[in-house]
Amino acid sequence: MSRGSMALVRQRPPKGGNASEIERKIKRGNALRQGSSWRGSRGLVALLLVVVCVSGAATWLYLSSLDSDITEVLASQRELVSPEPRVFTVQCSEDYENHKRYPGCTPQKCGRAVADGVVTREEAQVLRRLAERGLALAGSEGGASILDLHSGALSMGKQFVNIYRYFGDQIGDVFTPEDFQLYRDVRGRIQAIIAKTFGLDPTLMYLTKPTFFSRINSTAAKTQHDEYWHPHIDKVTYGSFDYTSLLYLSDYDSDFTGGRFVFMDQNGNRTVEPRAGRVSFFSSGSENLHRVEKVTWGTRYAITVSFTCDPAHAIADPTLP
Ligand SMILES: O=C(O)CCC(=O)C(=O)O
Ligand SMILES: [Fe+2]
Repeated sequence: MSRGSMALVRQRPPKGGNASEIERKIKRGNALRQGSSWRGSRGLVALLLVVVCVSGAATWLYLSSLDSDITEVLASQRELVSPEPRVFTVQCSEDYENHKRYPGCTPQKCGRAVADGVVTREEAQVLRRLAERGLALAGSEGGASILDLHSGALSMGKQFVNIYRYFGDQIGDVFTPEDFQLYRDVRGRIQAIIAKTFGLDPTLMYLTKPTFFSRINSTAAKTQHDEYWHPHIDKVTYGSFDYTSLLYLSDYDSDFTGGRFVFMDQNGNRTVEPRAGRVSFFSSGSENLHRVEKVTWGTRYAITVSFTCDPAHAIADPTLP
């Protein structure tokens, strides 16, 4: 006799047995079987949940790695790099060899540094207000707008105007002599910290152009001037630069999102998160290829203050006309 037929034989009601009791037993047996099959599938559901969670986490990790290509944060917005700057040395590129060398100034030691102890947050706020007032006079149609106190260049629509000519005497209502004094003071301190960090004679470094305030928001740039996010080398873009400094006037993540400064190294990207009062400075050659991330929300203010070793490219501090 086969096993199957044995089972059949067992389920058959015994002769003379009570039929309703047997039915109850069958029902209870079915209920028990249903219960145990649910218990069996509970394991399967748990396994499915784990698979969904793990693949969700993997997808999130993958997407966030696409979104952020930052391999190292050199200085985050939350930390205070003070009193000493945080210095990162990099090998100098050959860019400086194509230019006349100026002993005591031309980069021999190259690198980048971040300092939060040079300009106070209060000073940064005064400079930011100055930038806000100046840029409120005009501004580009989108992307970045600039204000250059030296040349007077101010973004206006798709071009630039000279604020000193365009607004004439009215400019005295916008900028005060104290604003210009603060600008000179801050420029002097930045020059001193660059000289100390790179072992230079500060009297052999000169302010050079362009040196400008920038305002960046998330609106789309309408002209190439206003596309601030392209990777570039300052020495190539601006020619006379030997040392670039950036003074940030607003805070990454609270005043704006996106807009981090990114050094694009061969082995990965290193970022500086803007912080009001933070000075970031570096040698301007291709050892410091960089870009600014697109601003995704809010408004970012900064000043680019640049120095040259070539006295022929020196400019004086800006003054009110
Ligand atoms: O605003 C910044 O963080 C960088 C600006 C810049 O790269 C430049 O002015 O050359
Ligand atoms: Fe730059």
